[in-house]
Amino acid sequence: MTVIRAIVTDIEGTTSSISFVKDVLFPYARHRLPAFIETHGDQPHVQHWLHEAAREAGIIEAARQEIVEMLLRWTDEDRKSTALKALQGMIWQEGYEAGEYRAHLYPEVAARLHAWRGEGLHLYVYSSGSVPAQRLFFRYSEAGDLTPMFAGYFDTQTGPKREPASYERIVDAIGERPEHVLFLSDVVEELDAARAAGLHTGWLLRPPLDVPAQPRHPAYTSFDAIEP
Ligand SMILES: CSCCC(=O)C(=O)COP(=O)(O)O
Ligand SMILES: [Mg+2]
Repeated sequence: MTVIRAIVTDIEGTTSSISFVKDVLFPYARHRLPAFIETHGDQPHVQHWLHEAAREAGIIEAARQEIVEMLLRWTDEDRKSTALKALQGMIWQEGYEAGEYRAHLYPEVAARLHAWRGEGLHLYVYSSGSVPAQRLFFRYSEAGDLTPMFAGYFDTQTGPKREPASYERIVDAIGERPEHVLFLSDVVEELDAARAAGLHTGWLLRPPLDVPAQPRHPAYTSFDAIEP
């Protein structure tokens, strides 16, 4: 019998709509990125991620303006760059704190997270968004502060979401065996990687997406259909 003790969830397309991330968060950060780098670019934590972005692009020396243009291009390409995600997270903080938006959640998500916690399951997040951005997302969610629901957060500093080794690191970090962990995502390649690492998987196909007749992973249209 399968005993699930921990659930690791993706955010975009899983707990929350792709449109909130693409149409609200990304444009907010894109619009403010040049001014943010201008005013905060000398702070060590910002400098660190600017250097990381340059390193990722294989650039040895670049003017700050070139890095900014590259980051804007990466935003448009939805590149899952750890450096870009770290910088976006810093910019989103202002928007959350000013009440410009709250993080979207599908309607059943908050109640289901509460129910799973009540059943003693340990909950974690694994998203391409940086860990600070994930904390902000759930702190300023439409359903209020959900950060007490989560025991930990993982981002691409743990590894790319399409590589089995990332999931091996996560189960090690949370002190579970993979067969006791369920990973939820909307992206089949992420689920393939998690399964290759021995985790159980749940594929979120939110309406109006169609559920294939023979899905590659157990498929759900809502968290309410999942019975861990
Ligand atoms: C933490 S909110 C922003 C999410 C984000 O930047 C992103 O790329 C979403 O990726 P996910 O891995 O959650 O699908
Ligand atoms: Mg996703």
